[in-house]
Amino acid sequence: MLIRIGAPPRGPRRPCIPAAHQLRLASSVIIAFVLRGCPRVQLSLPLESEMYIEPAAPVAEAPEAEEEEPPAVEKPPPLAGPNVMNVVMVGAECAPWSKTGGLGDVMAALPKALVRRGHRVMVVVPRYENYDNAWETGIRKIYSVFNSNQEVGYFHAFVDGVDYVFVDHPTFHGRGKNIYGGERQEILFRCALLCKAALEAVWHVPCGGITYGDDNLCFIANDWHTALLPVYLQAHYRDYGEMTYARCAFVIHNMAHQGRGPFVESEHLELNEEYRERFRLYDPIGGEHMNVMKAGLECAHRLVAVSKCYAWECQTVEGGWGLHEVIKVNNWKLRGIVNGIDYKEWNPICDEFLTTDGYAHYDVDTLAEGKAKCKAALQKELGLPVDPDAPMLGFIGRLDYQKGVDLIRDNYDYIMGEKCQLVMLGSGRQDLEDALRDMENRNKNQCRGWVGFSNKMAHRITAAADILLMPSRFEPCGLNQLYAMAYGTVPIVHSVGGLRDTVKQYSPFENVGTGWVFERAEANKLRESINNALYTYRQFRDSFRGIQRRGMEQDLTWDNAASIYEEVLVAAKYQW
Ligand SMILES: Nc1ncnc2c1ncn2[C@@H]1O[C@H](COP(=O)(O)OP(=O)(O)O[C@H]2O[C@H](CO)[C@@H](O)[C@H](O)[C@H]2O)[C@@H](O)[C@H]1O
Repeated sequence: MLIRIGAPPRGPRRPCIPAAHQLRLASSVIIAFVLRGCPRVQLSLPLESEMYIEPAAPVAEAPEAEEEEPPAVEKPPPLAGPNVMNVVMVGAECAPWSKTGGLGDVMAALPKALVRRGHRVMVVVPRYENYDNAWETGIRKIYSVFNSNQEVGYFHAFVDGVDYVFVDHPTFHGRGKNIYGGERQEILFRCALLCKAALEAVWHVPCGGITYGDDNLCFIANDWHTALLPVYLQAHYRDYGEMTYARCAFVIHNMAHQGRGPFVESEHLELNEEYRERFRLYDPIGGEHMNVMKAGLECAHRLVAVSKCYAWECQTVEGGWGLHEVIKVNNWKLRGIVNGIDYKEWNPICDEFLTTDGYAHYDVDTLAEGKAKCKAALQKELGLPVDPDAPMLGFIGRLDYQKGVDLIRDNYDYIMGEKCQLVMLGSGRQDLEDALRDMENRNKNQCRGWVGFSNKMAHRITAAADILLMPSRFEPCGLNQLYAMAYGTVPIVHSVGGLRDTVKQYSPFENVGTGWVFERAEANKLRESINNALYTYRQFRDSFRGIQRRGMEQDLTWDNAASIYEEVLVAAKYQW
């Protein structure tokens, strides 16, 4: 059956459970019990059926008999109870299948945390390449995108209790390394396609034999690439009496990217005049233009910024990037929620990248020995002198104006003069990539500038470094400082956005704090903090250990964030 959007379909549409899938459904409910300790209470029985046989999932190989169980690191969170709902999270990337930065981590971790609370959760992302563990559902639909018919397929994987649905279309293929690249209109086309396919996925993609349907449904759209979703939800469905019980929360991970273009390009979006007007923005940066994020902010039922401080900053001229007034007007529906850590992925006790090459696992009690081993292993791996006493400073991140890498570059001579080892990992802007290479070439005995994207290296630097530098000019939340603290690596951060919310300034007098926080994004301010950190590291090792320990002992799990997301989604349900 082919469905065309634009003239939205009428009449009630309901999920179905073909008889052949009753067994699979029953077993998935049992799995849900086991995984989350609760039933999928929201699995209401279907009314109509559309026969569909889901191909068998690839059979996973039996694990080795003696395989060690990873240590239990998280205790289960409280269940959502009556607030349980169907959640569909939509974004341009999701680790481990696709990741360029923090959004990929959030798309991977928050759904699992919501599942742990008992929600039924689907993640919808593009299928950039062939993913071994995702099987073809056989479902193919035609949607109208940019006023042309586009045939889309769906692939599915069920991992850790989450339904991952991959949208298959030639426009996504081969973009793995360059998710956000291309001409402006090409990018907008991909965004529109993803949003339309995600909205319809709830009706067409049987997950474990049953579709999600539109009852008790909440979408979570992430960043401007999915800002069209709340717009289409309203304009193509709810205005026509469809999906009336569905809501959409829009999460702001980065205000700096908004989907700007000439206003005339909004005519490709297949919206009437009233909705097109929501894309119109005048600001001194862009003059009059089309702004996709603006329309998303206005149409979403709820807004989330990825930290409390960022929720405030978005409303300022400096932090709103031209949209501060729009956010101010809508701040009644805005909430700041700090990201968490997926401890299955980022945990020094069981990190998969610390099992070989001389690296070691450690916890708060074995921090000193474990970290020393990791530091020596990294020094060896990178060809730096193996020296336990040389303070190791790390940096990991996209090489971008945002991350303040130039402030580290401007302190290079100072850092080298202090006999530190500086290990930097990043990719992005050409001049900053060149700066990394240049720093390494100037002193190969003390500096490594790894240009590229390496998850393994990111984990290893996080474990091995004594100090992590995050001099970001702005940082909506920031994940690397969280990972650093979990690994006993002391962060030095600019007091902005989520960095301000999550790192507490060390005070030697009260013996409190989890790192160093400097007030202005200037090279000399960063230098002062590095200086203080090195002094403490060298002269007061016990105090330094105390900072490391406090960082490690924090509860930075996603469970807390997930419970606040749940509050936001529940509030959205009660809003028309
Ligand atoms: N070269 C490289 N090799 C390997 N791994 C690399 C890498 N460069 C970056 N990473 C990884 O990408 C992630 C970066 O996360 P951040 O939150 O710091 O940044 P980002 O700015 O992308 O995210 C945006 O969204 C997130 C999520 O909400 C917000 O925390 C953040 O403030 C906002 O800017 C980390 O997992 C990091 O290890």
